[in-house]
Amino acid sequence: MSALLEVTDVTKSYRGRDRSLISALNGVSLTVDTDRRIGIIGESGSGKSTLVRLLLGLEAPSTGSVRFRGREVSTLRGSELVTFRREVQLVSQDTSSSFDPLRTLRDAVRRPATELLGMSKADADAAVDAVLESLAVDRSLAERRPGQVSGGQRQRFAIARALIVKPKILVCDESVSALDVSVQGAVLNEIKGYTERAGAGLVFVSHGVPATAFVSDELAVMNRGDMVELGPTARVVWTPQHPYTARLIEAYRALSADASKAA
Ligand SMILES: Nc1ncnc2c1ncn2[C@@H]1O[C@H](COP(=O)(O)OP(=O)(O)OP(=O)(O)O)[C@@H](O)[C@H]1O
Repeated sequence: MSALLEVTDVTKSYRGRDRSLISALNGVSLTVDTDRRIGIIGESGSGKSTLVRLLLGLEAPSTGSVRFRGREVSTLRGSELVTFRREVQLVSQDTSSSFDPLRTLRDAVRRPATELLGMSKADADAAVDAVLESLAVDRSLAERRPGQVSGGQRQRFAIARALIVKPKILVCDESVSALDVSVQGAVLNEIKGYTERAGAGLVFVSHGVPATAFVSDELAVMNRGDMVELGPTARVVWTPQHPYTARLIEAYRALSADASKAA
C-alpha cells in the first residue's frame, strides 16, 4: 500500500528579482506516514518552509512528485481534495495573520468542522468544546477575537483548528518558536500527545533543535536545499553523520551554553 504522503526527488526553483534562478530544493525525498514523527531542522533559507508548502499542496514542485495516497497532489479534485485537506493539517508560524481579526476564535475553529466534515453548526460547536477541553483551553476564550488573547493562547487555538478534523498528518512550521519558553513546553506536549492518542504522523519544522528533538523520533537536516541527513533523532543529535549536522548541533550547544552562563 502506498504511503499517506510521499515526496519523491523534488526540486523547486524560484525566479529572483533579477530574474536569476534560486534553487530552494535540489532533489529531496521524504515519506510521511501515520507511524512517523519527523523533525526537520536547518538554518534560515535551507528550504524547510518550501518543503512544507509542497507537502501541503500549496505549491507544485518544479520537478519530482508529491503524492497523497498514491495520487499526485496537484491533480486532486473534489472529494479527494477534501480528504487531503482534512487529513493533512498545518499549524503555521504566524497565527496573528492566519485568523480573521473580525471573527471569534470559536468561528475559526468551527469552520473546518463544518466545511471539511460537513457538520451542522451545533455538532461543530460541540466538537469545538471537546477539542478545547482536550487542549486544556479555557472555553470562554473562544468567544474572543484573535487580537484579544495572548500569542500562546492564539497558538493553542491554531492547534485546535487543525486537530478538530482529526488529521492523520500534522505539519507544524515554526509553531512554537515565537512563544515564551514556559509556554513552548506545554504546546509541544499537546502536539506530541495528539499524535500518540490519534495515531497520527508529524512533520515538525523548526530552527530550534531541542524542541524538534523533543517531539520527533526521526530528524531530517536541510542544508541549502539538500536533505543531508535523516535518521533516528538521538542518533542524529549525538552522532551526526554529516559534517553540516555536526556544525549545526555544535552551534546550538555553544549558544545554549552561553545562554545558561548569562542567566
Ligand atoms: N516565493 C519565493 N520567491 C523567491 N525565492 C523564494 C521564495 N520562497 C523561498 N525562496 C527562497 O528559497 C530558499 C529557501 O527558502 P525557505 O523559506 O524554504 O527556507 P527556510 O529554511 O524555511 O528558511 P526560514 O527558516 O528562514 O523560514 C531561500 O533562498 C529563499 O529566499
